[in-house]
Amino acid sequence: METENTTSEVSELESTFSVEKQKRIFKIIVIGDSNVGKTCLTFRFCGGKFPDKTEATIGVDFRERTLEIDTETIKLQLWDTAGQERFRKSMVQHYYRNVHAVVFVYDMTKLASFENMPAWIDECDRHSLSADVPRILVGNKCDEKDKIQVSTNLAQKFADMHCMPLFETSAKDDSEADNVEAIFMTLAHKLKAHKQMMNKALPRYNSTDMKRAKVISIGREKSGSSSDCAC
Ligand SMILES: Nc1nc2c(ncn2[C@@H]2O[C@H](COP(=O)(O)OP(=O)(O)OP(=O)(O)O)[C@@H](O)[C@H]2O)c(=O)[nH]1
Ligand SMILES: [Mg+2]
Repeated sequence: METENTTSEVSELESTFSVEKQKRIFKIIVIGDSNVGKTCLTFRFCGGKFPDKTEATIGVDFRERTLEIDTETIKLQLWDTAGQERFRKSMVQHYYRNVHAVVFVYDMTKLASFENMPAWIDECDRHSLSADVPRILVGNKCDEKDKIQVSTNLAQKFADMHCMPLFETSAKDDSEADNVEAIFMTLAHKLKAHKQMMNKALPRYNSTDMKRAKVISIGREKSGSSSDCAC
């Protein structure tokens, strides 16, 4: 038997639909060596805290956060990728498909993770990432003050050379939470400035991909401040 919606139900549905229809969704991939803290950073931004425990990411984990920016609602879909080659090789082409922004992460206490940055940039270039896709460099674990191996000076030079803003932060230290916020808010503002509606560019993944992925969808209120890309 067919049921009829009341007028108020219909208008409620329509407004939900129109809001949904207009919500732009941006795919951001987070890449870098294993153990640099990609999972913790994305969890901090989407879940609002440092995770109790993490394991090496296999394939990709998705985390989402809805933001309200200047009256527009946008959704950031973070692709927390695997750093270990054996856990990422079958997924790499999916990471780069229809990507809107890239966050490169190194561990400030591990020089090798910084020295590998050119290899991560090469991987992006090999997948023909357009030059207008915003990129951000993030040094994580700044809370480990006695163990720092990558100086700000060195990282800033590299960031300037590649025309990327640099953020040094900690997913672990609660007092750095605003800084983690700033990383993604910087991207959100850059992406929002894009004129085109991006709904068509939603990532497509098949059932095999989905089996390998944990989907975590957390919508949080906008918080913290934003800044424009320094680049
Ligand atoms: N001190 C400190 N430790 C951190 C921080 N972020 C992450 N860690 C620790 O670093 C380890 C690796 O963190 P993950 O987030 O799992 O690293 P990942 O980059 O996702 O690693 P893969 O999934 O293997 O690519 C964990 O033991 C975390 O607790 C941080 O800001 N400070
Ligand atoms: Mg991980």
